[in-house]
Amino acid sequence: MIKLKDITAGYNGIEVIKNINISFEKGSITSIIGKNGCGKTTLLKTASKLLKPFSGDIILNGESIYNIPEKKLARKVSFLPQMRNAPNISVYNLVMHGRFPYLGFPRIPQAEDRAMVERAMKKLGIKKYKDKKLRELSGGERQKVYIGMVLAQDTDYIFLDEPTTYLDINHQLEILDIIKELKRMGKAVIMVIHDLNSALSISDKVCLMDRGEIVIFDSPKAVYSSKEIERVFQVKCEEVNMDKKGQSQYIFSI
Ligand SMILES: Nc1ncnc2c1ncn2[C@@H]1O[C@H](COP(=O)(O)OP(=O)(O)OP(=O)(O)O)[C@@H](O)[C@H]1O
Repeated sequence: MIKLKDITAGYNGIEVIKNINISFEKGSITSIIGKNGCGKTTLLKTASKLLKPFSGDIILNGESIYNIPEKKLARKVSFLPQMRNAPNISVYNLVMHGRFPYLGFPRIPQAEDRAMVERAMKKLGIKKYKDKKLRELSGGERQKVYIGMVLAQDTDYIFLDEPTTYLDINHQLEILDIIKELKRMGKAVIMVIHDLNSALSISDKVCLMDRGEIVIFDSPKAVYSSKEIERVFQVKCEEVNMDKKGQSQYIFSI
């Protein structure tokens, strides 16, 4: 389990997220939702040790992440940011970057590392681009390569910042399927997502934020029933049972 305890964090001394107490468990999907600028990315960055909080602690399996060596932490926690450039390297090499926390010095991949990279590329259907440069790919293809890198990193906790934004519907559904697969593999996936229907329909837990604080952190049903989504986003939200499995979908209107 990864647990954020009384976290307050922000930039240049200005608090952006306040009194955050939340934990994420393996084998589950958590969606973090909230209006633009409410602090979702700040929460992810803090949880994955990219941003040092002003106060509070983050506990991974009983140990503060600030006491865990970088390389060891990178074998447990990965973070895929929203804004990414396209470095001038091949797809294969980028996916291999996911194995860096496992390599010694000099960084020479072993058979196991190469096998992990092959498996990740196969799972995402990106083997065909293996030798292409990242910048030769479309945004959706690139996104899959970055997710391949995270897959190769093979961490228990995976933080994803808007993994489906800017993707066409086919790529969106593919990425959501991969996220469900990661859950089946026993991983904790924690993602910031603006598509509230996806958040409510595929997550085990939904964390709704407003102005830097957690409004509610509960099951999708409980979050829906609380009407807090309607209050925070100023929308109407209706649950409909759309498929045979009884999986609810959610329709939003003004
Ligand atoms: N590097 C930074 N330096 C200073 N302020 C920042 C920085 N990054 C974010 N902020 C500020 O912190 C606040 C929260 O930003 P954050 O990116 O966490 O929000 P968000 O909920 O993820 O937003 P969005 O949905 O628009 O991506 C914003 O007011 C933003 O301007």
